[in-house]
Amino acid sequence: MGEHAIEAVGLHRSYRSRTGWLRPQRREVHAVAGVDLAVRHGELFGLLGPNGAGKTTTIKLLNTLLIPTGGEARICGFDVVRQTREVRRRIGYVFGGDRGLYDRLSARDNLRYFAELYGVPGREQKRRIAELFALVRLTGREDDRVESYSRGMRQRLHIARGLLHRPRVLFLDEPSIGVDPVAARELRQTVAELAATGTTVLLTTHYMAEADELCGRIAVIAGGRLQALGTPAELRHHADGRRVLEVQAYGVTDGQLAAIRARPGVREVSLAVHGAAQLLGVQSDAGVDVQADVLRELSGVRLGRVTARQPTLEDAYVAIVNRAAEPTPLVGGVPA
Ligand SMILES: Nc1ncnc2c1ncn2[C@@H]1O[C@H](COP(=O)(O)OP(=O)(O)OP(=O)(O)O)[C@@H](O)[C@H]1O
Repeated sequence: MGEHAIEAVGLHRSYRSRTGWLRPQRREVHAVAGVDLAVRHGELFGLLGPNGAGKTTTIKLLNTLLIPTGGEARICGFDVVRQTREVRRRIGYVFGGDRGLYDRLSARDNLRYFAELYGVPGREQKRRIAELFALVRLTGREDDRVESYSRGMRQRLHIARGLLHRPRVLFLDEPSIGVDPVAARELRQTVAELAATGTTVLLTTHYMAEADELCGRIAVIAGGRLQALGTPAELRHHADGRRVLEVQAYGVTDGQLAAIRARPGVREVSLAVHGAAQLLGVQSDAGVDVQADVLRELSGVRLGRVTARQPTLEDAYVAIVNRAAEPTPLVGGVPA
């Protein structure tokens, strides 16, 4: 067994795709453009990044579903390209969403079926399945059909499925996608308990709060590259020396965002949509009060609450990802 549960050195994967119809262009997208990782045994490690950052591709390279176009990776010391059997025996893969379970079967029959598929010995199956139902808090609901399960329950059943063969490393790709907040909290408890049993977990998520609560260390990926890596406390430093102004608004335009972004002292601007309302976040240098400027740019827009606060980990994440969006083009285009 290697010193690390997961190791990657210069991991790279590009895709060729065609775009356009009249004058097709062949494009090469560097989905993962040289990623180094070293995750210790038993760590709960977060991989965080915006849409298209390269999270799923990274996971698929590590779990042998995709072959790298460069670099190398090892799971428990086994090479993901040359020793796929050894790697597969040691990993579980759970992805968010609804795929991968048989709705018309009971939860127990689903797990029995997958236990057979994963080669769990018959005499161990009963005990293992009971253990897993307890871990994912579904004891008492084992014989209900999966179609009667809520999304959160299905997701926990997915985790149980991924653990049947006692993998040393579990890849959890966006487990809380589409799950309501209460169910997401239960899911987080399950993941935390799982890590406490010594399983190494690599979790991808869009939610900084989720990564903050669960993960010992977090890697932020954007544009196929690692932009930051550290404990939540270390990542928070990326927003040091800043303050944040939050404005609830209705109908802010792109032009207004650009104007705010251009104000002196403004470092980041983000806009989240919550139902009919928008939540505008403006990070600025701590010594500069941008509130008057921001409100001036928003004249004519209906506004709700305006709050000034200290930066959070989420703000640090916005700073890291926005910084990554600026330089080095990662997409090369050549005529087909
Ligand atoms: N099969 C493919 N062919 C071409 N391009 C692809 C393919 N799969 C992924 N990509 C591209 O690679 C980049 C990284 O995608 P990836 O799915 O790894 O991102 P992600 O971080 O998981 O994003 P999301 O959070 O949206 O799932 C994106 O630009 C995506 O469009």
